[in-house]
Amino acid sequence: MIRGKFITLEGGEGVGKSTNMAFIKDYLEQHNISVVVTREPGGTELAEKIRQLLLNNKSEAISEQAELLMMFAARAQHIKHVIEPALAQGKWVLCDRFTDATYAYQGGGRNMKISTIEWLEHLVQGPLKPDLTLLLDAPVEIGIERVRKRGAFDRFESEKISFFESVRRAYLLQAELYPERIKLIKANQPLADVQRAITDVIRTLLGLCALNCPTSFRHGGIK
Ligand SMILES: Nc1ncnc2c1ncn2[C@@H]1O[C@H](COP(=O)(O)OP(=O)(O)OP(=O)(O)O)[C@@H](O)[C@H]1O
Ligand SMILES: Cc1cn([C@H]2C[C@H](O)[C@@H](COP(=O)(O)O)O2)c(=O)[nH]c1=O
Repeated sequence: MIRGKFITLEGGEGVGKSTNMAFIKDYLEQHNISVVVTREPGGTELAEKIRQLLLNNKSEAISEQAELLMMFAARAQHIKHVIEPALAQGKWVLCDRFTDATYAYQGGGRNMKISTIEWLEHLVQGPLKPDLTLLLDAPVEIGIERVRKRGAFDRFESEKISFFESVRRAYLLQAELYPERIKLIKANQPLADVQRAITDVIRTLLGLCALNCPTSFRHGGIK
């Protein structure tokens, strides 16, 4: 069985990750790829409970250390019960946020030590990394305004603008450090243009897969 691909979507609040997850899923399915759509923090029963604790605005103050460890506790469950089994079955996993979010939010936003995050990443993930990360980037105010129109703010969305500016800078640094894996998509343009840019990147990945394993793409063809 050929292992599936692991694609993650990243970016600050309201940049359009959920909207484009659905678009990418449809696009991959049109190419006869079986896709598992999931998110972080979350994706398993326990990890979704941790998500509720993390996003709840009315919880007791969560320390930075506890927040970081809860992210990785949820991730450990998610990898063991959802991500690894799906990839091993040849399915593609499309995940709304993953460890780049930890570097951005806990590293950039909360100022946690990068070496600590790296240590936890190694402990929890071993060699697992996304094959492709789409980083949707837009000025902070644009994303927050979109979220505001959607309804009440959660615990992260209630942070100050300066927090989100640090998160954005940390995401852009990740993209600079890993240009092969992380593809930057300008998210402050009409949705059709965002989706055209996403399609270009995914098409390249599909092309590479077809080169390495032409029989898996026998039925599809790359549109
Ligand atoms: N390119 C775009 N132009 C204008 N509005 C958009 C665009 N992309 C998404 N939106 C709208 O912005 C809002 C936020 O989008 P979405 O929920 O997909 O963002 P998100 O990144 O998943 O948010 P969150 O950070 O809360 O997970 C939605 O109402 C969506 O319809
Ligand atoms: C994976 C991960 C997530 N976060 C934050 C980022 C968001 O504010 C919330 C998740 O909610 P959304 O619906 O995806 O916007 O969690 C984080 O701080 N660190 C992480 O590793």
